[in-house]
Amino acid sequence: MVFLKYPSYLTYFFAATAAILGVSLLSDRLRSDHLMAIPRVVIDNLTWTRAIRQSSIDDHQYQVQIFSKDPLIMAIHPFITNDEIAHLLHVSENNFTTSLVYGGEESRFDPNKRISESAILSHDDPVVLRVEQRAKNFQGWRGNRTVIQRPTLQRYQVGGFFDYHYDWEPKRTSGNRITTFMVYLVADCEGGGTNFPYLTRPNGTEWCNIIECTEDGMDGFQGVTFKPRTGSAIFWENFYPNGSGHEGVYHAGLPVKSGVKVGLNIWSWDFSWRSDTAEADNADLPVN
Ligand SMILES: O=C(O)CCC(=O)C(=O)O
Ligand SMILES: [Fe+2]
Repeated sequence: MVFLKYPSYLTYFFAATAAILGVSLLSDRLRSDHLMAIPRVVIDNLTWTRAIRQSSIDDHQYQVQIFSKDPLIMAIHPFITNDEIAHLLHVSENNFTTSLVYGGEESRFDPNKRISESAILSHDDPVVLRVEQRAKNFQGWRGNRTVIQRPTLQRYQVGGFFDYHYDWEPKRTSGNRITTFMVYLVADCEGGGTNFPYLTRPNGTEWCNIIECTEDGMDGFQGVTFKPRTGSAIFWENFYPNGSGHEGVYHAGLPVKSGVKVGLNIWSWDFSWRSDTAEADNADLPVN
């Protein structure tokens, strides 16, 4: 028999099995140690099961800076890795169609308001799911009536832009887009910043790697312009706590002057949201 003839194979076999078992037991232990280390406050929170599961599947690290507290606006870097960007661009390459604007009942192409191409991502793709989970984790779970709309890529060529708008839907009285992540996937461009005309530009130079700080950079636009930076995200909340829209988050994607910009929109809807004037009613969960 082979095993008798070559007893060392047996030894190697058992040693290797023991080693694999040991490593996997150890990594299970490390994983559960990691879970145990989650602060009590998270465990007391109703959402802890999900938070724990998610924290174990996405170990992406990023830095966050609060840019503004009212409205709440944060800068996150890097929100997405180069590999994730490459994947999202790859799975979308044949899916871009002309971006539309929503006026009244129907959507239409309006070159005075928006020139870009959009590609809606699938919820089934593991990278899309991971990035969505990251966005959910970042915000903290807000209950099971908060969901993420299918994330969308926006590609802007030279001359592409998106005129001033709010991301929330003014006609709705219940259920709305409560938060926005504007993620920059491709930022090989001049121009193409995200401009908030009603924000006040901070004094000092600390923010100058994130926002335009020079008159040239502002290009005649008012307020604050976030510069597209590959991998970065700007996150903001669209509403005041009483449910009324925050005028400070009025914004535009400024014209791309050269090169290409690709953004990723991640919008969260809260179906418990009620407008400040609305009678309570039951909003439907979204159809994606
Ligand atoms: O491209 C940008 O900078 C802004 C895009 C935007 O506001 C949107 O897609 O809703
Ligand atoms: Fe927008």
